[in-house]
Amino acid sequence: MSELDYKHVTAVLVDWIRDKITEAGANGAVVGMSGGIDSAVTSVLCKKAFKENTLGIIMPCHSSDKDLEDARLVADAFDIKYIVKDLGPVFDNFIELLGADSQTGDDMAVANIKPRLRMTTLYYYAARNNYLVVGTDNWSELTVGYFTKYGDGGVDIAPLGRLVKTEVRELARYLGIPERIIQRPPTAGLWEGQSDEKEMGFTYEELDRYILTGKATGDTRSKIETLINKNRHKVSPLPVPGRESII
Ligand SMILES: Nc1ncnc2c1ncn2[C@@H]1O[C@H](COP(=O)(O)OP(=O)(O)OC[C@H]2O[C@@H]([n+]3cccc(C(=O)O)c3)[C@H](O)[C@@H]2O)[C@@H](O)[C@H]1O
Ligand SMILES: Nc1ncnc2c1ncn2[C@@H]1O[C@H](COP(=O)(O)OP(=O)(O)OP(=O)(O)O)[C@@H](O)[C@H]1O
Repeated sequence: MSELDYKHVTAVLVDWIRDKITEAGANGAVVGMSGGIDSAVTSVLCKKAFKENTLGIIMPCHSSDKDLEDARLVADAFDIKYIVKDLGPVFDNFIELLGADSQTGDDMAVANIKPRLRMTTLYYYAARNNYLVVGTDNWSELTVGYFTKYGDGGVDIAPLGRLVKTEVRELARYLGIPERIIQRPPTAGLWEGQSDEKEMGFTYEELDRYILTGKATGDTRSKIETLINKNRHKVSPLPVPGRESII
């Protein structure tokens, strides 16, 4: 769909990450590593920007063993320092405290707690080390708001924010990320069997074409635009009342 020079893209994004983190007075990057492609690409770019000061955090929360294995595979292949923090027990305690039912699958009020616990964990390590939290959201997800507000969307910088998902896949190939990670069907992993494309109702290829060219068939266009409108609040400044209205 788009032909980018991924050597150039890599160089620009690595410099951008280094500049943003340095400008903030911080000296490294913390990234949540899920075993998926977005966090694989993000953590490898961070490692190129901060060889010694990139920390990956792997945070299973009733996740599959395969996720943990794949996250480790990337960390080991690119020599990224990482720690594993199992958030399962914290999640269970929290659910019990709230009196919620943890078995409800796609109950978003419950499912979104997982990314929000991960966000809290990432900010702990960021503050401890004077690092920034580097997010993994790509342009496709940001466009339709396919992320948890203040969960995986709660980050300091988002280097993939102007690459669509299909471009992230190409970048992953250029960076040498293992093919098994590139081929995994995209999932937020919030419940068993979840699939991004099934939940959104269109494919990333369709979404990316819409973003890059404005083209989409009637039904797909309307699904994409419905999500954009529904989730616009996630990428907008915090609504506050006008000062003039209260004085
Ligand atoms: N107009 C408005 N103005 C201001 N705030 C508004 C609002 N409408 C809702 N809200 C607030 O936003 C909340 C809903 O947003 P949110 O809590 O995010 O929840 P929601 O958008 O319902 O769910 C998150 C979505 O992101 C997907 N996800 C999550 C995590 C990772 C990934 C991934 O693939 O990487 C995808 C997940 O599968 C699900 O489809 C409401 O409960 C309300 O508090
Ligand atoms: N088990 C996990 N351990 C650490 N971080 C995680 C975990 N699951 C999700 N994350 C963080 O939340 C981000 C959103 O992940 P999610 O798996 O929901 O979907 P994604 O956008 O397809 O990303 P990825 O392709 O990296 O999996 C991940 O990129 C990662 O930074």
